[in-house]
Amino acid sequence: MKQLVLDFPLQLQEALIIGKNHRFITQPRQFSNIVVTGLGGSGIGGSIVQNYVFDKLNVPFVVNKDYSLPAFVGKDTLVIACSYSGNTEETLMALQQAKKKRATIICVTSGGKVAEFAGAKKLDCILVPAGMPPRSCLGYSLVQLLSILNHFGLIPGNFDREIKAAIKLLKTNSADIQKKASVLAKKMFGKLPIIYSAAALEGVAVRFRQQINENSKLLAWHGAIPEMNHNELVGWRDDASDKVVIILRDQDDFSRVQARMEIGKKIAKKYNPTILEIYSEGKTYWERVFYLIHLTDWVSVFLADLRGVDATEVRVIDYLKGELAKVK
Ligand SMILES: O=P(O)(O)OC[C@H]1O[C@](O)(CO)[C@@H](O)[C@@H]1O
Repeated sequence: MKQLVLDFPLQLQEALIIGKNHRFITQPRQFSNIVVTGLGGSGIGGSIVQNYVFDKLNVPFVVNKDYSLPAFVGKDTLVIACSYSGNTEETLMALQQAKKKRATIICVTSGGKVAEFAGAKKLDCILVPAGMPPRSCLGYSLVQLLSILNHFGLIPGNFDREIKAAIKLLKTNSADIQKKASVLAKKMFGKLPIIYSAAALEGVAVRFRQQINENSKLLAWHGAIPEMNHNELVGWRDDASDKVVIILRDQDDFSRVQARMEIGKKIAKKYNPTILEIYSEGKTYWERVFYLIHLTDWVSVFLADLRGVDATEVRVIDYLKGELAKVK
């Protein structure tokens, strides 16, 4: 897993080339709404892109992490089905539903049944290299999502400049990022992680939580500000010395959100959690987002080392799928 994290900037580089070389069957057209459907490491790219397009698209952009699609999906919907393995049953079922509903479909996968379905139905299918754990391939899926949105004129073509700048930033600061991540992992070790971010970066916070779950084999939770100020905050009442709060911060966090973070820190401090803050680095949006993703990916693998667990295996998910296969 460490090698895959280390190679993340190279993956982004390759992802840009894959996106550029893809010849779309579907010609640019307008849609009434867009749905990205995918689970876990293959769906999180959708959540991160959803944050990005929030103030850019004038049509709804929905991320679906279930077997069935929203009722509004129809012939004016763009459905992007993301499954790295191509074999996730929820995504396959949603994909079949999208076809029935006559949506425009684009698949992003490394193969499996999704690629077979796309081939049989002559759908656009962007193929990425196979053989890795899906969560380590976020670079491939996220860049393809941007490239698809760009193909339909939904986001400007210069997104790749920002990705290139992010690649440079991650490569240049590789040693420093690893050093920071190692320090953070040591401070987090032995405690329950609680990740907070602005709502505008919730996708990145969820990614961090899921990487802690899958790589570090640890329960964790996340909350977005301002929403957690209206409920979860009240739960801060008991000793929290067994917890570590990690706040993901960005220069573009809305000023009122920044003020809420400062006040929230004061409230949490009363209960003695360890409080850590991770500031994004970089000039542009994608530099800063990829910086946070990469740094927190490193944290999750260093935390796995400290906990003496194998970051790659997900045996319990395999067990669940085995049991599920027995259910008719
Ligand atoms: O790329 P896929 O196979 O759709 O996987 C998505 C998610 O499913 C899992 O493979 C487990 O079922 C996760 O590890 C992964 O994040």
